[in-house]
Amino acid sequence: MPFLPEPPFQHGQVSKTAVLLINLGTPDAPTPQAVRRYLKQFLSDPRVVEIPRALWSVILNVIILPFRSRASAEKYESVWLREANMTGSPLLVHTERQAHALQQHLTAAGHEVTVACAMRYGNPSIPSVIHALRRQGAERILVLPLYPQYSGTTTATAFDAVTEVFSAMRNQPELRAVKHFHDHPGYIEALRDRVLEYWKRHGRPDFGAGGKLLLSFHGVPRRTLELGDPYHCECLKTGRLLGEALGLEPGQYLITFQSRFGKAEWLQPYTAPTLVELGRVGTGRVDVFCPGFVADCLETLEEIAMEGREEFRHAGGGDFHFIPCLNDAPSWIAALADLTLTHLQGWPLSEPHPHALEAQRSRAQARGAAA
Ligand SMILES: C=CC1=C(C)c2cc3[nH]c(cc4nc(cc5[nH]c(cc1n2)c(C)c5CCC(=O)O)C(CCC(=O)O)=C4C)c(C)c3C=C
Ligand SMILES: [Fe+2]
Ligand SMILES: [Fe+2]
Repeated sequence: MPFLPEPPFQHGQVSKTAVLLINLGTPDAPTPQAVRRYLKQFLSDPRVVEIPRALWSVILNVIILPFRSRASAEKYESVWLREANMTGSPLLVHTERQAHALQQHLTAAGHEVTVACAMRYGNPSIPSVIHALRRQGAERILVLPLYPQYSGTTTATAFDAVTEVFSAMRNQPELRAVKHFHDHPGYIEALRDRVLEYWKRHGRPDFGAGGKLLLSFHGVPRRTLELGDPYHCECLKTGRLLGEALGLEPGQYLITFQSRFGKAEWLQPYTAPTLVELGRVGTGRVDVFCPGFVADCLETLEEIAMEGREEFRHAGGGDFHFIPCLNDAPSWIAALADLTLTHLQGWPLSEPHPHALEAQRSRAQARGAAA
C-alpha cells in the first residue's frame, strides 16, 4: 500500500503536543441533501448498525435515506443557530467553543498544547484535522472522544477513524486515547453545578409532591449490552453519582434512554413513554437533563426540549424544564483540562523538544559565526 506523502520537513521545527476532541458529527447545512450525505456516512458505519451489509444497504438507500433526510432536515432547521457569533449546527458550534475554551485554559496554565476538534461523520473530518495538526508539527496526539460513557457505537468508531488515518502514514506521531470519563469527579461536579445553577435561577421540582429529575441518555440497541458493550452500566453509574452529588433520593430522579432508531429493542426505560406516563399521572414538574451529551445538539434541543415537552404536556403534565448540556460551562472546561492533563502525563508540555533546542542552538551559533 502506498503511504501518504509526508509534510515538508522543517529542520528545528518544535515538536508539538496536540489534543484532538472528537464528537459524533452533524450535517453541513439543514437541507435534505446535506443531511442525506451525513446520514449515509453515519449509518453506513458497521459499528453503528450491526446487521448484514447487503440487507442494510438496501434498507438504508431505499427506505431510510429518502424519507429520513427530509424529515431530519426540518428538525435540524428548527435548532440551527443563526446568531452573530454562533452560526451553524449546535453540536459543531458548541464543540468548537469547547476546544477554544480548553485551549485558553491550558495556555493560561502555561502548557504548550494545541487543541483541535473534529467530527466522526461530516466536517471537520478526522483525517483533515489530523493532517493539519501534523503540518503544524504535532508529534504527539491525545484523542479525546467527547462521549463520557464508552460505547462500541461511538467511542470505538472514533478510535477506528483515527487509526485508519495513522495506518496511511509513514512517520506516525505518538498516539494516546481517553476511553471514557463517566465517573471522573470533575465531570460529575460539572454536571452537578449545571443542575444546581439551573435550579438557582428557575426553582426546582417539588420532589415531595412527585416532581422528578429525568436523566436521559442516548440509547443503543439492547443487543449491544448482551454482547458486552459497557455503555449501559456506565450510564447507570453516571446517573447514580450525579443523583448522589445532588443529594437526591433514588425515587426522585429517573434514568431513561432516548433516540431509539429502528425496530429492534433498545435500552429501556425509553425517555418518551416515561414522559408520557409522568404526564398521565399528573406530575407537577419534570426537569430533563442529558448527562451523556456534553454539547447541546439535535437530540437534546429538538427531541427533548421540543418533542419531549409536547409529549409530557399533552399527556397532562405540569411544568417541563430542559436543563442545557455542559457546553462551555467553566467547571466543565476545568474538568476537561484536568482529564487532558492526566492523560498527557509524561509528554512534554512546556518545553520544546530537545532536538528542536539543539537545532535552535546550532542556528544561533551559525548566526554568531557569520556575524
Ligand atoms: C451520546 C452518545 C451517542 C450514542 C451512544 C449514539 C448511538 C446511536 N445513534 C444512532 C442514530 C442516530 N443518532 C443521531 C444523532 C445523534 N446521536 C448522538 C450521539 C450518540 N449516538 C448525537 C450527539 C446526535 C446529534 C447529532 C447532531 O447533529 O446534532 C441521528 C441523526 C439525527 C436524526 O436523523 O434523527 C441518528 C440517525 C444509532 C443507530 C446509534 C447506536 C447504534
Ligand atoms: Fe445517535
Ligand atoms: Fe433523535
